[in-house]
Amino acid sequence: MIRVDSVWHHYGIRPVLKDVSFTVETGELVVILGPNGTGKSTLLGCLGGILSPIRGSIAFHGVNRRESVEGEREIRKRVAYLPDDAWMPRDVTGREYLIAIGRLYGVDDFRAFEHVNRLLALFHLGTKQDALIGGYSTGQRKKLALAGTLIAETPYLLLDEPFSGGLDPAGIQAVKKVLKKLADDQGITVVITTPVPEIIEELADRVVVLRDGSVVAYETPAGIKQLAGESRLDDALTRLMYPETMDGIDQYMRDEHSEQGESR
Ligand SMILES: Nc1ncnc2c1ncn2[C@@H]1O[C@H](COP(=O)(O)OP(=O)(O)OP(=O)(O)O)[C@@H](O)[C@H]1O
Repeated sequence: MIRVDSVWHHYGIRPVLKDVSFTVETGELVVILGPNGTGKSTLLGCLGGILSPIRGSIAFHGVNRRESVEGEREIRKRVAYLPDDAWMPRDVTGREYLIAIGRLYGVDDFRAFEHVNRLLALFHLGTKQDALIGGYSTGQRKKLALAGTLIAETPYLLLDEPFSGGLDPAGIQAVKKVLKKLADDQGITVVITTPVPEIIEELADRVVVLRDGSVVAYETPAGIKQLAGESRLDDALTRLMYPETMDGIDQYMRDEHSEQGESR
């Protein structure tokens, strides 16, 4: 379980996250969504431990992030975090990179070798496995970065924009299916950001909707539609994230109908 409790984060004096609270149950797949610049990556960075909130706390399995050396070490073993612009070494091969991450997370070598083969097959990286990462395409690097989070075999996965960065349709499909299965069948707790409503509808158990650094909704996709009074998830999310946009569309359609009525 992840508990985010009254988290505030500032860059300089500007608050970016304002009193953010929510709880992710074990085995849930939660999507964080919001307009550009609203604080999604900042929130995931706080969860991932690369940023320290100025107020509030984040706990994994009851252990607070960045509170004690032992607690933080325990969390780091259990959490794999992938930023949207993950750094990757250029002068090691894809296979070496994955094995090194497995070792870092204490995965038995024999198990890691077998898992690496399955990951390379999953992402169609077999032909590149012994090539230096510096020669990978953008999409191939993204696939390797995602494989790097899966090889860690952690009970928590935090992935910033896992479906962006040049993934091809087969890669998107692979990531969707694997994340859903990990959450549903293995009880892995997954938190991701993605702006794509179709993916949210297909994957999300619950959605954190952020607007201007605050949580405006934390609901299932069905709950989001009900809350916004819309039958489609994309309309519901737009209404919650950009209320003025939906009001503007409603107004435009009303004006058009009344003009048509007058001219008849
Ligand atoms: N290192 C930083 N220093 C100063 N301001 C920052 C820094 N990182 C992000 N910001 C600002 O904080 C706000 C939130 O940024 P963040 O990247 O968390 O948003 P986001 O919701 O992930 O955006 P996007 O959808 O565009 O990826 C933005 O206004 C951004 O300009």
